[in-house]
Amino acid sequence: MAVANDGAPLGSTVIQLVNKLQDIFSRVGSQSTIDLPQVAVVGSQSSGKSSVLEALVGRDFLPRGNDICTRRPLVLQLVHTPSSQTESAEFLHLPGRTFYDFSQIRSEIQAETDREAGGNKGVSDKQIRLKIFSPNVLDITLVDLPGLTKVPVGDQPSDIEARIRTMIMSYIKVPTCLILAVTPANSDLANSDALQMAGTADPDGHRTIGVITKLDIMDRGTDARNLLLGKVIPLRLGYVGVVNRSQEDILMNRSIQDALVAEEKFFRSHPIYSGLADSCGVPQLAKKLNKILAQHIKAVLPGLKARISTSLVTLAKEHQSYGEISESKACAGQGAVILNILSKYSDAFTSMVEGKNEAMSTSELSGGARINYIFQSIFVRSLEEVDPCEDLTDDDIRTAIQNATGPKAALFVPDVPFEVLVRRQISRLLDPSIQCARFIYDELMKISHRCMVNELQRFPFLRKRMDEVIGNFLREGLEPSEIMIHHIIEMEMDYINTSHPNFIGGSKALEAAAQQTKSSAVSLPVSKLKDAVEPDKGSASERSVKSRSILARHANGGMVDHGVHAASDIDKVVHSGSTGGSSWGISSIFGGGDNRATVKENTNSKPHNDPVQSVQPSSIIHLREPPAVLRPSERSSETLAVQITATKLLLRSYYEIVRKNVEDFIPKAIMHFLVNNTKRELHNVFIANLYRDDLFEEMLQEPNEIAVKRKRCRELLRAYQQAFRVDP
Ligand SMILES: Nc1nc2c(ncn2[C@@H]2O[C@H](COP(=O)(O)OP(=O)(O)OP(=O)(O)O)[C@@H](O)[C@H]2O)c(=O)[nH]1
Repeated sequence: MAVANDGAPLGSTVIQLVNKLQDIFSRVGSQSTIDLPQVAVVGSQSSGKSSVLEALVGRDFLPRGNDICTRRPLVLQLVHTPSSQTESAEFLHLPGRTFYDFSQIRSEIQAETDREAGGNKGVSDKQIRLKIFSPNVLDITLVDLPGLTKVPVGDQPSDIEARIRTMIMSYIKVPTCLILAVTPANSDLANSDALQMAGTADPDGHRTIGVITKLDIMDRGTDARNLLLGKVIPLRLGYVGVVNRSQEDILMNRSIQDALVAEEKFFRSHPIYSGLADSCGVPQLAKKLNKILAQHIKAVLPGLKARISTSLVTLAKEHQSYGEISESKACAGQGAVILNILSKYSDAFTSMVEGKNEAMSTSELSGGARINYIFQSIFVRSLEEVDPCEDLTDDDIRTAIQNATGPKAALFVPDVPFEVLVRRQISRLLDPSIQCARFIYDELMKISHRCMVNELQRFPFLRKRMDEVIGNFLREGLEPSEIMIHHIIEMEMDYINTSHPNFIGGSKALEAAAQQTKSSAVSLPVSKLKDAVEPDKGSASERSVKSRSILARHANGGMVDHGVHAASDIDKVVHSGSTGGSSWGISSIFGGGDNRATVKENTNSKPHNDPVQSVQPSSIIHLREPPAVLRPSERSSETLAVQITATKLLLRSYYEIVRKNVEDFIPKAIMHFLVNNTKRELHNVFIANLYRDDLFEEMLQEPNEIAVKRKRCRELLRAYQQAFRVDP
């Protein structure tokens, strides 16, 4: 199947290269291949589309005639079969049946067209798919499409023109489709349906070749010179004029080969066309197509080569990872093999942690970068988001303050509640710190699993042993880092350094708190008054639970639990319902602003604080039993508000200091005890545990599948090396 003319059948210039590459790929069972563009013929009815296709392919097999012949799209897949000497064809709708006689193919196309589209000129968009197998073709798809028609005939519907247009468009709008726009020379080119449709589908004209048929039957005295030169309608890829067989030739069974000879003679002897050799004849059309195909292949080849070269590198690495067969068998070399693997593994582990790994991903963070992310974006950020007063209600602080002052009125700001509360907040930092260490441990485990994955495929037993060793070693490394983390948090809790230069300090806190309280004094009384008139019974029990839990925590924090007997609690019970505020301790250092409250407090509390002295001769005064559970006074005074605000300021200020220390020291502890220790010691630990004569044999056992993989890999490698050397 070849055009018997000047040696330029369709695809001839690229066929060798494409076939060579495809052979190589099919040999290695690879999907990599060159996708050639599809070629479609468009034109009005009986313009000679099927004739052009046949001439290009070089065989008679398509129905042709003056009437409508192509009534269904015919998708013709040419399949290159280097091993077979015969040419054959198969229809998709007749699986298992092979055609060797090409005239039978034509009959089957006609019969199948009738089956779907009826016998009376009906048209269908259902494809007929035909595969032609030949050693002389390249894998390319040609599409013969029904011709455009204006007036419905036979069984054709009234909108036949629109239907056929849509059908043609669906093929030629595909950007990889080459369009052969066929126009007969005996029609008006300016009204060419083919050129009009091709112009819509391919406005730039990069993939449209104009084909002018029937040059032999133009009116006497006219010629297509201007058409062919693109002077009537310019076309980027130009025009080719052809002379196909006439209906008479077909009836007389004139062969394609004879027709091509006649065509050549026609052009050579024609006074006008003989000067336009480049634009005339089927061989020129094939040449033009070949050029485009070659350009297409040139364009895709670098990408293909790049794919081949990437595959080569990967394959070479894989092949290397299977090692030499002799390596694992020779006893003397076993120790060296193991030593080599252990060192390489330790180096790979270190490189991954340090970010010096060759195969570093660009799509996601890996190795050491993930460790840094855990420290900075998870651990540090979480601590920064914590509000140290978040779980402390004013009640909690009030209870703590009142408990801290004990039975007497304190003269100064009590620092015990602050210390207790701040310790409690510091203790909250332990859990995230420990969690951070666990995250890092998990990361190191992941890194260890990613080390030398390919290389160790060959020695699954060794891999298992190594995983065990590194797993144990990392677990052991986690312990000292956790102990250190406990120490760091305990140290922070053990000594509250109120002399820290960044700490706000008591007097400043009070000053700021007084300021804040004053500025919000306008809005406060309303709510306080409301509190006093309608004590919130529901939340009181809630508060008592919270208070209790604070006390419990106080005990844990080392404070003497004298809370239930505190004077402030008694004060609360005694003053229940009154509007006076309690102001123990701190009140003494506030001076003028709070004097009134203090006086009032003292006056109010006097009879109750000193009941024994109020002797009434006429009757015995009975005291009310104190309730089992006492709560702090619910009424707020300005003093208490200042105390609470000041305590919060102190808490926030000191927590800030501790948070910064913790953010700094926890990662350091984890890096020192876990990460860097693993990097430093891994190699030694491996040698101590695995470099043992008695284990060599077992660890270097190679599974059978590795031998199979090695062989396959070697074959692929050879094929790819060959493919890489192929030049266009
Ligand atoms: N004299 C002459 N006749 C031609 C030429 N090309 C095609 N014909 C004749 O024109 C008629 C139609 O040719 P086809 O190849 O069937 O045209 P088509 O465009 O495929 O037709 P439909 O598929 O039916 O639209 C046939 O009788 C051909 O022999 C040519 O260059 N010169």
